[in-house]
Amino acid sequence: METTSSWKAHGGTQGVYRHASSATGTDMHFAVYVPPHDKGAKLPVLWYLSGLTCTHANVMEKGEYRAACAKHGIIFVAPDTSPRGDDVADDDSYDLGQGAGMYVDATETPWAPHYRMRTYVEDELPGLIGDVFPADMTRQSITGHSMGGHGALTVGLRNPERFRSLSAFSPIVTTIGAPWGRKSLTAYLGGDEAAWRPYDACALIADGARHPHIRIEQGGDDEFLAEQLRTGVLRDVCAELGQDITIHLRPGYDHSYYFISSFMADHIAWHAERLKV
Ligand SMILES: N[C@@H](CCC(=O)N[C@@H](CS)C(=O)NCC(=O)O)C(=O)O
Repeated sequence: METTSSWKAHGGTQGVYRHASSATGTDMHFAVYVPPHDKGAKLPVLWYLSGLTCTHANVMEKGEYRAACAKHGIIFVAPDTSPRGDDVADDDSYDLGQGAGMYVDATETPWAPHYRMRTYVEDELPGLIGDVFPADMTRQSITGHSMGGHGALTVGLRNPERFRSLSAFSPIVTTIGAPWGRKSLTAYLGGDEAAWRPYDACALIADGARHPHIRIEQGGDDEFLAEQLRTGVLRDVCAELGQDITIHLRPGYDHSYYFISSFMADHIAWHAERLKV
């Protein structure tokens, strides 16, 4: 692992790192904020999965998480959203290929060799974070935005014992039931929707997955809400199947980091309550 930048922020350290990923077969960048802490202390970890077109850097520059992470003593980890490079398959559209990994392990040509973001965020990167940073990997929570909200919900619902709490900003709640999901999962996983179900938050809950602490923040004026994000589908599935969920609809807010940054400190405080015990 190589440190590409490291600067002091709110008494802690904001770093960006690069490593050769065995999951993706490419170099991957990720960002980690380590808050001020006593020597030898092990700190809880909050994962943040980003949305379409993003790298590790969008939330680092616009997410406004550092003050809250410093206050609550939480490490914040932001991976990239896909493998990248000249040898990595891509597409001209913004919602497929590089920047749009959808947190799946692709099985289809030409994506399968490198698009293994499920293994990367679920297995490989946690191993590295636990080895290299002062992280208490028995205390993890996960959040994300849009495609990354889908990632947070699906990674969290598949691994409820690992994550104390799941939250999401403007998540894609169903990949099967919305165009962004249908387009990318058809490409990455093929046409058999049974293979998509581990990558659809609503389908996971319908298939029996549960988590005791799920919180959603959704902008009421988000341009993607009705067609792509479909928060109401998750609300209805949870009500019908008895999955507790807290959904805050915030009038006047859109899909952007103006919205995310407005509620980031609230989400970190909410996760901190569950990470401290
Ligand atoms: N209109 C956007 C659609 C994609 C989009 O809104 N991406 C969200 C995540 S789903 C984002 O965070 N974009 C980067 C940013 O705002 O910094 C585009 O074409 O780039």
